[in-house]
Amino acid sequence: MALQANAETYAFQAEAAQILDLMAHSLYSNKDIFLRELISNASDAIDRLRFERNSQPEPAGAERDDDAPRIRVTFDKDAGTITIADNGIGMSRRDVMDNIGTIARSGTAEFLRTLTGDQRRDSELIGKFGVGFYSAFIVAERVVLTSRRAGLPASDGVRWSSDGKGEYTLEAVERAERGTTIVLELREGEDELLNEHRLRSIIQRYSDHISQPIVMEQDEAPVNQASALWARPKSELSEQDYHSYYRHLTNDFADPLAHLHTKVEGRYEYTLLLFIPSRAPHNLWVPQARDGVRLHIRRVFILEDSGQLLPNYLRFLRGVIDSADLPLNVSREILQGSQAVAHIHSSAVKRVLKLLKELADNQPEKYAAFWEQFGGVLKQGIADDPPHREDITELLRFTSTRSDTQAADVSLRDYVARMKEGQDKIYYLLAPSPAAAATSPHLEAFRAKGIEVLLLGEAVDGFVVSGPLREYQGKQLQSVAQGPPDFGDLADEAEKEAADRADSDYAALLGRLKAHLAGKAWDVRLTSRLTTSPACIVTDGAETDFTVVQRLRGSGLPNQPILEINPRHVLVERLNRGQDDPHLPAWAHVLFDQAVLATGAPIDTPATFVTQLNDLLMSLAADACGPDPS
Ligand SMILES: Nc1ncnc2c1ncn2[C@@H]1O[C@H](COP(=O)(O)OP(=O)(O)OP(=O)(O)O)[C@@H](O)[C@H]1O
Repeated sequence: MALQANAETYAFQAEAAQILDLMAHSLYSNKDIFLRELISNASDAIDRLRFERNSQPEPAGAERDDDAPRIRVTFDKDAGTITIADNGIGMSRRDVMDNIGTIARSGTAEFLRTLTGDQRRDSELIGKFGVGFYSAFIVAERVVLTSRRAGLPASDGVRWSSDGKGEYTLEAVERAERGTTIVLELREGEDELLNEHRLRSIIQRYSDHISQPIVMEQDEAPVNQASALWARPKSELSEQDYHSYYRHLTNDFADPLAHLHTKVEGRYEYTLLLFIPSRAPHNLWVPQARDGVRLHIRRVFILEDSGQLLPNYLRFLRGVIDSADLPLNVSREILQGSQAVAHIHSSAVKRVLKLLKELADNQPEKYAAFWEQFGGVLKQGIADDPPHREDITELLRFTSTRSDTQAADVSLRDYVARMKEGQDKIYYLLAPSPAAAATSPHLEAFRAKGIEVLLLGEAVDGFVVSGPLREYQGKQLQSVAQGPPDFGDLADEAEKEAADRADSDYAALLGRLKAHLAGKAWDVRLTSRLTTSPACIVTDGAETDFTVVQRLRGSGLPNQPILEINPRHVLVERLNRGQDDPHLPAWAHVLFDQAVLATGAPIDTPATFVTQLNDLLMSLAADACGPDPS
C-alpha cells in the first residue's frame, strides 16, 4: 500500500516487540484465539459507545449513529485477508497511539513475566493482560486497522498498519462511518482460514456468548446466539456456556467455582447472573478497586457496580445484574435512592448467602476452596451487615487447636457441638498469624484440659470478635489471652487450692518483679494458664486483644500489658527461692521480653534482651561448673 504524505512511522517499544515476536512464534498451536480477541474488543467498543451515550446527553447536531450494533467478520480469498469490523466507539489518532501503538500498559511486563511456556495456558493469558489485539499477528503478517471515533468528523479517521516487526505507521484518512475495521493480511500457509465454515465454527466456539450479533457477509443471520446469555433460559445453557461467558466477562483463565442464575419477576423484574471465581483477583484488597458486577438495564450495559448493587463484603462476585425497572439514563446517585436497587441488593445478598450455605453443606471441598480465597472478605459482613449477621456467622470457618493443620475448617456450629461438658464459652486466640497462634503459650492449659481453642490470625478477626460477634448460640466468645484464665466449670478444685497457696508464697516475688518492670508491665501476677512456659503476656478488661492493637498502632503490645508467670515452672520456682539474686532485674526483663516474643510481637530493644540473656546464661554456666580455676 502506498503511504500518503501524512503517514508517520513509529518504532514499537522493546516490550511490544517481544510480545509481537511471541505471538508470531510461540502461540501458534492455539492460533484460533486471534478471532476471539478481536471480536471481544469489538464487543467492548460497542458497549463503550452505549455507555457513553447513556451517560452523556447527545450534543446538539450530533451525527445520527442509530444503526444497530454489529460486528462483521468477512474474508477475501483472492486478497488473502480476514476483516473484522465493528460500529462501536472507534478510536481517535491519540487513542490508537495510546492503545495500539505502544504497549505501555502495566499489564504487559506482568504478562511477559507470567508466561509459562505452555502454549495453551499462555494463550489464555493474552486476554487477561490486555494484549489481545496483538494476537492478530499469530496469523497475520500485516495488520491494517482503520478507525474513527464516534463524535469526530469523517476527516478524523486514522489508519494504523504494521507487519509487527518493529515499526508501525499512522496516517490520517477519511472515514465516513464511526467504528473500527481491522484487516488481517494472512501469512503464507494460513489459507485454510479463508473459509466460511471454518470461521463460523471459530466464532461459535469462542464467541457465541457475545451479546451483539456477529454477521458474515455471505449470510446476514448472526453466526452467534447474539443474545445476552443471562436472558436465555437456564434449561438452554450448559455448564460450558456459563464458563465461557465467565471467561469473556473476566478474562480469568480458571473456571468459576460456582454460579447463580435467577430471573426474578413480581413487583420488580430483574435477572442475576453471578459467579464466584475460583481465585482471588490481585486487587481484592485494594480499596475502591471493584470490577465485579455489571449493571445492565434491559440488556444494555450501564455501569460497573461500585457498591450500590452488592455490599463490599461480596466484592469477589463477578457477573451481571439486569434490571427491567430502571431508566436507561440512570446515574450512581439515582441508584443510591432507588427502591428497585434496594430490592435487588437485598435479594442478591440473600441468594448469594444461600448459595454459599449450600456449598458449605453439600460440597465442603469447594467451600473450603472458597473460604481460603475469600473468607477474609466475607468475614467483613459480620461487622458491615447486621441484618445478615446470623447467616454469615454460620459461614465462618476457623483454624482450631483440634487439628494440627492450619486449614480453616471449623465452624462455630461444629465447635459448640463438641464443647466439653461444663464448658460454657467459645475460646479463641488472636495472633498475628495462625502459625503464631498455634504455638502460643496461652494455649498450654487449654490443650492440657482438652479444650478446643479457635486460632484467629487474620487482620479482620480482631474486629469481628471484639465487637459484632460476642456470642453464638448463647455461648460467649472468650479470648484465652484476655483477663484471668477462665476455665468455667472445668477448673478443678486442687488447682484452685494450689493457686491460692501460690498467691501467698509468691507475693513478695511478684512485688519485686513488678518494681523492676515499672513502666513496662502494668501488673505481674501468677497464672494457671501455662503448663510448660514460664511466662506470658495478657491484657485485661475491655481493651481488645493486643494483636489488634498491634496492627492499629504498629507497636506490639496493649496499653496495659500484664506479665503472668507460671508458679509450676522450675525457673519461676528458682527465682522465688533466691529473691536476693543480683540478677533478678535481668530475669524480670528477660521473662517479659520472651513472653512478648512468644506472642509474635516485636520487642523494643532486642540487643538489650540478647545481652541480658547471655549474662544470665553465663552466670548459670558459672554456677553449674563451679568457680573458674584460673
Ligand atoms: N475494535 C476496537 N474498537 C475500539 N477500541 C479498540 C478496539 N480494539 C482495541 N481497542 C482499544 O485498544 C486497547 C487494547 O486492546 P487489547 O485487546 O490489546 O487489550 P484490552 O482490550 O485492553 O484488554 P483485553 O484484551 O483484556 O480486553 C483496548 O483497551 C481498546 O481501548
